[in-house]
Amino acid sequence: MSATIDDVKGKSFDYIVCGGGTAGLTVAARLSEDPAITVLLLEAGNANIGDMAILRPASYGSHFGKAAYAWDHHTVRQKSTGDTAHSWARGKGLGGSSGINFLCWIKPPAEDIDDIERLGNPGWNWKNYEKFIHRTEGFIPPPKDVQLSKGLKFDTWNLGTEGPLTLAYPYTIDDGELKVQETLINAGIPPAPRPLNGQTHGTYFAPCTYDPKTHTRSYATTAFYLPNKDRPNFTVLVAAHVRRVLPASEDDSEFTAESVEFDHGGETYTVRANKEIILSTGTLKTPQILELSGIGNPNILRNLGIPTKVALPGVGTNVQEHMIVGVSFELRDDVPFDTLDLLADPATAAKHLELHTGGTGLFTTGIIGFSFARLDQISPRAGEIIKDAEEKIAKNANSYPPGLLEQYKISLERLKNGVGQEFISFPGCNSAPNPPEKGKRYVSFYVAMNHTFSRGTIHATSKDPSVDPAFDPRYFDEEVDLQVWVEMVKFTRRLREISPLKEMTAKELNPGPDVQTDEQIVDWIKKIMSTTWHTASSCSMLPKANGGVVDPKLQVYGTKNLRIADLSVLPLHVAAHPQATVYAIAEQAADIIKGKL
Ligand SMILES: Cc1cc2nc3c(=O)[nH]c(=O)nc-3n(C[C@H](O)[C@H](O)[C@H](O)COP(=O)(O)OP(=O)(O)OC[C@H]3O[C@@H](n4cnc5c(N)ncnc54)[C@H](O)[C@@H]3O)c2cc1C
Repeated sequence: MSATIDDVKGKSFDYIVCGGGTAGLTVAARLSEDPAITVLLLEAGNANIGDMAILRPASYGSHFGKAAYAWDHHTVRQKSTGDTAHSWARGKGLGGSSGINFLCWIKPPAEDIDDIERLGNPGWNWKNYEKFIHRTEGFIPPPKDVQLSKGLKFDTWNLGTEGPLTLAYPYTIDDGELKVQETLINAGIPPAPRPLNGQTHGTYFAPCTYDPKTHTRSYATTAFYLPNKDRPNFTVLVAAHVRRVLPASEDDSEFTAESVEFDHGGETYTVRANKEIILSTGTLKTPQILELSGIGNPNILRNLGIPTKVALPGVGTNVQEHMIVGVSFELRDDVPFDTLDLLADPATAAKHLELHTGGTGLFTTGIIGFSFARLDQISPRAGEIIKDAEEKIAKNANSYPPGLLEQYKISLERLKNGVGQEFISFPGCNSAPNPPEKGKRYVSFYVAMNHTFSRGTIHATSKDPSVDPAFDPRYFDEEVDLQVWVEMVKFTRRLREISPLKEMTAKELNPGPDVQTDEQIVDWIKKIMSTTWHTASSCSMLPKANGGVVDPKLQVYGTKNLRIADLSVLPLHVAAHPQATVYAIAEQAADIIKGKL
């Protein structure tokens, strides 16, 4: 139930989940399936129920800078990208980032998930991943005529169909998308064998978190909050900003999590947990809450004036990013392809808003075209780049922080055989610096880096929980990231020489004619690159000696009754957009907490 402070103040609950986003709502809803258990969920943002600004698909980026929907986070200035503080927006309010994300439903290669187990985490493997994600998935295949006309085949696919999160293809799939897909296949990235069942290498159309009955976004709120909100044992308090977790005793040698301190309506409150406290505040905030609770690197805590209760140097380290740059081609005027560029005209945008109410128009499109490739499929320099990386890692092996060499060994395997190189087709102009021309239409490719070597940090800079921590991705600390990206950009630009894109496009808009040499591509990337909002691993599930923060049961080392369930626990980032992985982590977390695993 949606609560007021009087329902929470002075009360105790069996479980308290902090953060009502993707993972938090999933865990809380699953725990509250048992009517004998009481669950409280605290979310800093508002509920935003039934808000079309969230529900209307294809409204990419429209929430950024609006406090009702998004946190306006920025990185610390990055020397490697011209002293830029990059925007790191995240979803705020019930549903968290699942409420503002780009709706793409992508799963990692099976090997990337099995790597979590290889890094020391029994039970975190592809077999379990599939079991748990099928619980969330409620896939509705398109009608047979659409399958035939759009070349969609599902005979080898296995997706959950009974879960609460509705997945479907957007109502409108322009034939132009098929031509873009054909181009990628002709460029040497063949159709993916079973893209949502672990064999992701190749080209495919992915479904979205889209409800085909209402043509609206499905997300953690529609899947896990609304169907369960009337459970008397499920209490949800919004506008409740968690400050820290308090232990049962100040001098206990072990930190037994007992209560949560939070701000609501200008006052500070505490609420007790009878059993456990679960942090699901996301990669960017979970390390901050640990540090403000006295759990972290003692040197950092000392600088903040916070007494160390649990010395855990891994907190806020091992941070991994996914990044994108956009390459755009102008479409020829005579090519039929309704792209999102048309929405730049206010009258057309108003018409499509109206069309959406009837279930048609541009707001019923989606980002569906994906290709995942090995480095040697897209670059003649693959061998040279891999050799350089191997040599550098062998040379520096003794200087890495504990555990990083184990990760890098896997990353080198992935550089040879993995599919970290991703190309996403976008129906419209989404690139820089050259602006789109009025009245023209474009097709863009997001050139997306998934398996990066650079590692960043996230640490609190103040005792005040409303002050953002320092988000420092340390972009391009490892040169190999940039080398791979340059090759990906070069491959993407070559797509315009390949049919049918060749016949569809008039010219390249971005990077544009001024960017030719590798050095110029590097400069361009550094100027215009963006996060993909997939930051992970700030509280990694790893052995403690390897920089771990949680064990395979998601328990924070050195504590009792305190777990983490969100993207921060993923130890080595995966070649996929992460929302499916977050739901899978949360489903598995719920079974662990229930004692079923
Ligand atoms: C713009 C954007 C586009 C994306 N596009 C895609 C996509 O198309 N496909 C895909 O797979 N993934 C996408 N992602 C990534 C994906 O949505 C996220 O990785 C995933 O939702 C993260 O889940 P989470 O539970 O870890 O965190 P979140 O869902 O972000 O949840 C964290 C929650 O904690 C709350 N919170 C934070 N601090 C506090 C506090 N102190 N007290 C109380 N509550 C707090 C937040 O308000 C939020 O509700 C996108 C993300 C963004 C931001």
